[in-house]
Amino acid sequence: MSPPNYYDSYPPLFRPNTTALNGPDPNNLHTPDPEPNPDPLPVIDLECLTRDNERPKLAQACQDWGIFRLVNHGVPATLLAQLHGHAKRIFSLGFESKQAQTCAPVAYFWGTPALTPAGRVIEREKGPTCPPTNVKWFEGFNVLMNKLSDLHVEDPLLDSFRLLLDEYGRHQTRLATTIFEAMAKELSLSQEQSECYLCPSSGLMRVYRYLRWPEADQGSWGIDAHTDSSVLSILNHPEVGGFQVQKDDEWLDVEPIPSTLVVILGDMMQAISSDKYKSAKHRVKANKHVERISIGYFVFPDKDGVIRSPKYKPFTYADFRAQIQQDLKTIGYKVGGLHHFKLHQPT
Ligand SMILES: O=C(O)CCC(=O)C(=O)O
Ligand SMILES: [Fe+2]
Repeated sequence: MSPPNYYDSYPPLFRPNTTALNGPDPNNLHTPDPEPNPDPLPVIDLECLTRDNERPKLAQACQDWGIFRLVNHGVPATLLAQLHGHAKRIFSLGFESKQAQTCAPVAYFWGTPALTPAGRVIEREKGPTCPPTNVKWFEGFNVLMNKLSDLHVEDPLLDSFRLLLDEYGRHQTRLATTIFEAMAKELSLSQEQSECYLCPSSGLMRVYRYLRWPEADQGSWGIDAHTDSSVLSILNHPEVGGFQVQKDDEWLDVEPIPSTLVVILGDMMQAISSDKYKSAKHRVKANKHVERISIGYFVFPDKDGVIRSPKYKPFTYADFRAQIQQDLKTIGYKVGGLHHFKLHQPT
């Protein structure tokens, strides 16, 4: 079901010049590395998190890294493989048909990660001092998980993708809840705080395809360095590397290991933990040779629940979101965001 010319699946701005047009299908260029190099990321076994003596390992990973690899997570390998297979097939549909066939609660986007939760692009305010928007070489689908069952699609491929996403989303909710409960125990949060700080119905998914970018070089980013606004993000990137995390001012490659998931702590988790845990700064390298597919799940606090911490003014996630949307409109990118709410800001 690919369009006659593979690059018709790319947004027009990203189509390579005519000499490359009859080149091979980029999806067939990549052979996954059977034994990826190990990276130094801490590894957390989900099954161990219920045990009191195992949780300190989680707390340590959250303090030192703000990111860890999750094993024994119980998401079937067949589900992960099917999800990726479907994502590849859907991305290879023509650009116009992806635009036309997508409807709420799924939104098709390309060129920018600055989106509202529903997947609408946050436009940069135009002004004489604003440099042009920094276009990113990717496209994706933004999916509001709690509305997915309302979606009715005729196309069998899209319908089976919807079912797979739904099943995957249920696993993500289970994982986020289990991990957050263990963190809440370590942080001695009350039941009431835990309920307001993790709102499973806020979960959203982003399925990305980073496109081949002929001019990509060492300094080209598919996504620039940022922290996530979420409480927790769970990333699945099984085949192609490029994801990097910052640790002690150094950027480290996070290897794509198919059977594992990568859990990233977001800004909200940092605030909830009064800065004991940190939100990990990460980015994705652009690639001129291969496309990269990743699936991210993001979960947030209840939007009106007040986050209270000795380090921050009381604020809600709705306040935080409004602030970063304002930053995106005026300066064009997300600059952390927590500093807006921090008490005793350094001078
Ligand atoms: O695609 C990836 O691997 C990471 C995406 C990401 O960092 C984000 O959506 O916030
Ligand atoms: Fe991110």
